[in-house]
Order: sequence, then structure tokens, then C-alpha cells
Amino acid sequence: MDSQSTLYIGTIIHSLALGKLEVLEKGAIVVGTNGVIEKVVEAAQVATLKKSSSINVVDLGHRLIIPGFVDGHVHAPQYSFVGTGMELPLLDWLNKYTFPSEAKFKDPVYARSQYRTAVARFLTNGTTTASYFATIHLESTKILADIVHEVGQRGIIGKVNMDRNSPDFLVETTSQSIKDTKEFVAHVLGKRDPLVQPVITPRFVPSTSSKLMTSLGEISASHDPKIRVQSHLSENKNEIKWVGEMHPECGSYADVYNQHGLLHERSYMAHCIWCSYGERELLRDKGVGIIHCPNSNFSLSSGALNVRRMLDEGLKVGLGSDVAGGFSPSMLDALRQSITASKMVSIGQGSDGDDLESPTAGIGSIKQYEALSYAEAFHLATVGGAECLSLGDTVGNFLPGKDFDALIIDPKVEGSPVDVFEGDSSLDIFQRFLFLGDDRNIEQVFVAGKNRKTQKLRDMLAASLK
Ligand SMILES: Nc1nc2[nH]cnc2c(=O)[nH]1
Ligand SMILES: [Zn+2]
Repeated sequence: MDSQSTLYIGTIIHSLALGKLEVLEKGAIVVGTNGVIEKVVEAAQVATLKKSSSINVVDLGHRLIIPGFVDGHVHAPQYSFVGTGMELPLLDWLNKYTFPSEAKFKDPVYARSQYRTAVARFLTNGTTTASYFATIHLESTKILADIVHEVGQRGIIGKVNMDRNSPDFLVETTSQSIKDTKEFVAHVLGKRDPLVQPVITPRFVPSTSSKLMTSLGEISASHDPKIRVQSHLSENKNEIKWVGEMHPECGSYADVYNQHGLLHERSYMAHCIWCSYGERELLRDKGVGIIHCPNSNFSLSSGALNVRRMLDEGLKVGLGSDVAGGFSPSMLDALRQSITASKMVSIGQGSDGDDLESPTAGIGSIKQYEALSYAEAFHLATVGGAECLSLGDTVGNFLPGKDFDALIIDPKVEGSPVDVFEGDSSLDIFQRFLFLGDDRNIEQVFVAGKNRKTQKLRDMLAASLK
């Protein structure tokens, strides 16, 4: 314990394994000045620790202390049109709304103002870690990384690559895309901020040529550790058909990424709703994370992922908001909708496919495909996401040695959407927050030991209202 460690006292709830919550009523977390968790103690030990003259004591009373949320897949520029244009399926939605909107990020002044609002909104909702897609534009993507750094969010940021099948107002040449990606990676690594990291981000197979994908795989592999890779995979049936026509030489959609060196233990793919058993085996064997984005999957009528099967088969799974395919910036929404999606699967309405070679085939059997519990969904929104993003040793729960990324939840805040009744247990209150709560209940947002929900952050949000 260093001389200025801080003792945060409150009701601690975090996930130790899928479906396994630990609850410490009036427990405490000791955090060093470097923002790292030194120990977690039960109520009985708190009094002794409090007596230590060298420790700062922060008594949070009735509040809950929970890990920060990990949004494994979010498009920062798409926050500009969030909650609008929700009536089309993926490929039409991209052409009608997404591409014209992303093209505006060519202008760095516009990008700065949009990105400030978006990042502030995600952070204020308790997203302590986000894996962002930006756009193809180098300057504005650097600005996004600078803003994430400035507000102190943990962010993984990707310059999007698009050199084929894209409108002429949102396309780059192969060589420019490679050059700008290298420059962006150098820009982010040059910050020497452990909270902000680059990620290689081919938009998806239809918009990234073979030559570009191969070069991106090489850029990822040329660093130690490898630069992370994120993209979209098997989200929509027309998309999958199109990829099949484009790459008859590959065995499957996932195999296209694999053959271009883009699947490894630091890769994670959004959606994967319609992946075959063979693809799921490939993803598991390569250590690729699956980012389940249920709001987007419903909103773009893509399908309901069989998340239980992914977990049973040993894949890493996290959750994503996929703004603006998904209409909510809050991971509470992703958590709730992941439960709804898994309930659809459990009643025989999900993405079963005719996947007979799978040992877990036989969808429709409610017994075999149990819906996610709230504790499991919470695990995916915290630990699961951290593991997908290769941050499992750093965040996700409160094990000593990890960074203190935490939310202080006040269920009784003035104007709270959550009612607390006499006799409620801590877990009752926690569940009510998960299902009914919102950012009003999220009083403080700690990233690496510092509260980032500051007046400055509120001012950033207020600025967008002017
Ligand atoms: N949901 C979603 N899927 C995509 N596939 C390619 N681009 C996108 C995108 O921006 N959003
Ligand atoms: Zn997406």
C-alpha cells in the first residue's frame, strides 16, 4: 500500500466468471496513486484499514461500486445520426445514411465538434473502454484519438479502410489507405498513453480489396504485440452472399479474413450472427473475440445471435452498442437487448441455421439453449468485452493488479428512474439498475483511478445543445 492509496467503501459487485457475481456489502477497494487496485476487502476488514493514517478514505455510503462497461464495437462518427434512419437493412442503410454522413468527416472542424459530443456521451453513460471505428479520414481520426486521450477514456481507435465498392465521396486508393493507416498507428503509439491504442479497421470484406487486406494484416503483424484488428463479419445474409461471390477462392466469409492474415488472438469481429460451425471453430482456434451487438442486429433486421452456443463452444464474447446501427450509446441497453436476443433464440426464433455438423445443433430445444441471465449479460458487458479486446489482465473486474475502471452507482439520486423498496437486497437494487437505470444513476466514472465524469465533460455535452 503506497502512502497515498485511497480506500473506496461501498457495496461492491463484480463478475468473477460467466454467471458468477461477487457481492461485498460495505466492502472496500484499495487503489494506489497509479490507479491500480491493490486489494479488495470485506466489511470486517474495513475498520482496520480505515485506521491506517496513510490512507485516504472515501465512504460512498449506500452506493454500488461496479466495473466500467466495455463497448467492443462503436462507430464514433455515426453518433451524428444516431436514432434516425432505422428502417432499412444493412446494405441499403449504409448507402442511404451511413456513407453520406461519414463523408462529412473529411472536414476536421466538423469532426472535432461531432467527436467531442459523441465521446462525452459514451463516457457519461459509463463506457470506460470503447473500441471505436472512425472514418477513412486521417486528420479527423487523429482528432478522435486526441479527444479520447484528453477526456481520459480508455479507447482503441481505428482509421477505417475502404478502397473498393464504395461511393466516390467516401473511398481511398489502396496505397493512400496503407500510408494513412501506418501514419495513424504511429500517431497513436507516439502519444505513449497506455489508455489509447490503435486498431487496424478494414470496414468489411466488400469494401476492402485483397491487396489492402493483405497489407493491413502485415501492418498488424509487424508490431509486438500485434496491432489489434477489428471488423464486421456475417451480419446480414445479402452481405454474406456478396462476399461469397467476391471470394470464391475462400471457404467462407471468416476464411477471407483468415487468408489475408487478419484473424489472430488480438482480433475481434462484430456480429457473426450467421457464422457456420466451421467458421466458429476457426474463430475459436485463432482466439478471435465475438462482439455481439443486439440493438443493431434488431434495428437493421439482421438476426438474433445464438450467443449461448458461442459461449458453449468456447468462443470469447463481448458486447457492443454498434452506434448508429444500434440506437443507444448505453451499454445498459446492449446488456438488456442481449438478454432479449438470447430469449428469442431460446424460443426457437434465432439464428439457428441448418448447422447440422455442429455438436450443439438442435436449436429450438429450450433446455439446451437457456437464455442469458442478467449476471451473464453483465459479465459479457465487462469481463467478456475486456477479454475480446485483449484487456483481460487490465480491466473488467476488481481483481488486484487491474486498473480501477469503475462506476459509482447511486440508485437513490434525485430524479432516479429506479425505485428502491424496503427489504431490497443489494442484488435486487443492482438488477433494477441494470434493467431500469440510466446515466443519471452513474454518478462517477473512474478510468485508471481517476473520475472522468467531470464538469468539463458535462460542459462538452452542454455545448452541443447550444
Ligand atoms: N452495423 C454495421 N455494419 C457494417 N458493415 C460495414 N459497415 C458497417 C457499419 O457501419 N455498421
Ligand atoms: Zn459496426
